[in-house]
Amino acid sequence: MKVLVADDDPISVLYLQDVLSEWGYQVVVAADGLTAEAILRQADGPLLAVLDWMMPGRDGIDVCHNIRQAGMERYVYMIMLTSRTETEFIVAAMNAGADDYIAKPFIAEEMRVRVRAGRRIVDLEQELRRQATRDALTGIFNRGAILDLLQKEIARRARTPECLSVIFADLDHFKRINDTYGHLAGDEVLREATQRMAAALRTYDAFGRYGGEELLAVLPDCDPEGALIVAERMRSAMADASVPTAYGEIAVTVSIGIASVSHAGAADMTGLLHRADGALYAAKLRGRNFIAVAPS
Ligand SMILES: Nc1nc2c(ncn2[C@@H]2O[C@H](COP(=O)(O)OP(=O)(O)OP(=O)(O)O)[C@@H](O)[C@H]2O)c(=O)[nH]1
Repeated sequence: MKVLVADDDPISVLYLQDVLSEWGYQVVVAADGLTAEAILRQADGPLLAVLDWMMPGRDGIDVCHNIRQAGMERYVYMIMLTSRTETEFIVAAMNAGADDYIAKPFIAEEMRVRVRAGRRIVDLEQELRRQATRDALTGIFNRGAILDLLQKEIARRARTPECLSVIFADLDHFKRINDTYGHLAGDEVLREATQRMAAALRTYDAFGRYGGEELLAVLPDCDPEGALIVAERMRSAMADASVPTAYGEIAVTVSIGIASVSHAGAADMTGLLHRADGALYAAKLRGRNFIAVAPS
């Protein structure tokens, strides 16, 4: 796990770097508050930080305050390193958003247990976030999370000339599979189907369970032609090989609807989903195991 060490005293930084690396942490260093804040704001920035109170430019308290005010999605656990241990200073640090503090000069063993406590909180927070956004059966995003992602992607796209596509994929005659082999077999098929289709997507695409056996893929920077290639990979991933389950081999196909918003197109989420759903309906009408693209 990455830990940010922000301190303008090179000796203190070296010592912290030494002990934290010895305990298995990957140390990222900032020599002033401005740099520390910029690093913590990065999308893949450290989730644990040890911040010196007194730093040039922006002090540790300001960094804490700004990070909390930024309303970041990830929780950053911040430990304040300070020679001021009077109650009023500690209260000020915690009020600014620090989670803990350590008196300077610190004792390595105390630093170790306090950083470990922070790590526990960060791990728990990440696990809660995972559980809140993932579908329990398939492990892909749940409905709320994939719609949230789509909404953000639409907002982001408004400031770029990119095309955005969505794919609705719905397993064919899934009710028949449940009725013939049982619900548990249906669950196995659904799990395997999501894995195969997820593997057909590009790394920066997102995939979620929209409802029952209906899945939604969000494809940023992807025009209808690109989306068709991805959809064909998804379709053939299902049609080309049946699914081995504890209840026997089960053949299952998928029907797919695609909708895109072009460079000049206006995007509203409901309209886009409605068009993709219409295309999916058309694919079902065409006999299933089929891909249809919504008119733009
Ligand atoms: N095993 C299992 N079945 C599910 C789950 N969620 C939804 N289903 C079933 O999926 C089936 C969907 O049936 P329908 O909407 O009639 O669609 P279909 O049989 O796939 O037919 P078409 O979509 O028209 O090809 C229902 O039987 C649901 O009970 C799930 O999590 N596990």
